[in-house]
Amino acid sequence: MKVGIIMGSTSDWPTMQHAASMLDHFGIAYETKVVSAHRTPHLLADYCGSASARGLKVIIAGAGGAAHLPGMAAAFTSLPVLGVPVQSKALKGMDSLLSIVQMPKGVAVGTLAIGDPGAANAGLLAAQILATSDDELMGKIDEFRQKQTDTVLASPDPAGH
Ligand SMILES: Nc1c(C(=O)O)ncn1[C@@H]1O[C@H](COP(=O)(O)O)[C@@H](O)[C@H]1O
Repeated sequence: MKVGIIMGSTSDWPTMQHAASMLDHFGIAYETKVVSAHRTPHLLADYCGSASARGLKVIIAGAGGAAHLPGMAAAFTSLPVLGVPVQSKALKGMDSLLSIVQMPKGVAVGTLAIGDPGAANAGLLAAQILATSDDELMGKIDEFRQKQTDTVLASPDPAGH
């Protein structure tokens, strides 16, 4: 497995599945696990402490509300950690975002957008990180981006003229 996708609760999966789909698109092997800084702190320490030795290259961590999971994951591993703020009901994910984004200098989390687009982009960014040492994967990413560009260029005039 190249990428570890962790999340604070199974309730985060509808969001985090978008990270998994993106990795599927590029044929990147990943594992998924529910692990929480709050509810399973020792499991988090074990998971992140052994991640590099197990061959993981990137960790994607999604959590909602008091979203301490990405920051604590980054505390336990020197692998790059991408944080996804899961949209919360009460505060629409602003709480998640602010809990993840303001890391202290010296311990980094790459914070993505709130919700599904952020999860998808976490998968994309993980692929881009892996592609820096994998030319074939970089080719697939170039192709993905070109298709996106072509779709926009071919889109009809919105007013129908
Ligand atoms: N933010 C965290 C952490 C953590 O940061 O360690 N562990 C669980 N949670 C979050 O609690 C929310 C509600 O969880 P439940 O649905 O299980 O009550 C989820 O979005 C989860 O990510």
